[in-house]
Amino acid sequence: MGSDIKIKICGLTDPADIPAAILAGASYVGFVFFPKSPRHLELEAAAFMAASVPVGIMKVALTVDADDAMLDTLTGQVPLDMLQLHGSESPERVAGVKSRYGLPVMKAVGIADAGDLPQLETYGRVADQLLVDAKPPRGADRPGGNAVAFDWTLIAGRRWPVPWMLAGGLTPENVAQAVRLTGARQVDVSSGVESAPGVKDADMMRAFVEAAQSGAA
Ligand SMILES: O=C(O)c1ccccc1N[C@@H]1O[C@H](COP(=O)(O)O)[C@@H](O)[C@H]1O
Repeated sequence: MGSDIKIKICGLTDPADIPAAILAGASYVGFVFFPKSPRHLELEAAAFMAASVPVGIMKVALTVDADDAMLDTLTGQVPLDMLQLHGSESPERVAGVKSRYGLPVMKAVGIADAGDLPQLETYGRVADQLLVDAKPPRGADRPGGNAVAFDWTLIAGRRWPVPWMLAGGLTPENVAQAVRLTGARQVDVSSGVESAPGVKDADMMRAFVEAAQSGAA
């Protein structure tokens, strides 16, 4: 098996993060549109950053229970390749967003225990990709980006009908083990490559990609 793992680096906030993430080896870059997040971007800043992303690198917009008005504005102003729905969007809403915007949709599903796994089957029937993330801790003010991992053995050896990404508390130190254990061929990271909330670190991004590739080799 080769080390053809794909990496998404999410929550870029500085224009310099784009070349740093791509040089590190990211295949996807993510922009967060959620005001409570330290990674939240205004549309103008996101449009500026997205315009600098080379063709072939996926530009992903992360939203949380966004309505059509918000998504109309977002997709009208920012060039995007994928929408990541990270709230409690229903399967019907996922299907509606897909057809309204004509962009691939990745649905995040929070996992805490085995009881959460059937959601992956459900959303796997409507989304283009699944993001298998940790459930937020009790009292968290955002549904992701909390640097929390879940018990990876819950999904070891499991497969779904669409491509999926592993997320939640991944770091340069743990991603190789996470990849080996789950068999993930795509991983997503935000907090684990930051020197402070919302501040990406180029060395950490490089170390993360190298470690993910070593786990997939
Ligand atoms: O990053 C955020 O602030 C965020 C806000 C709201 C929803 C999701 C968010 N981040 C996503 O959560 C996962 C895991 O992040 P982490 O690596 O544990 O920090 C990832 O998909 C982020 O894109």
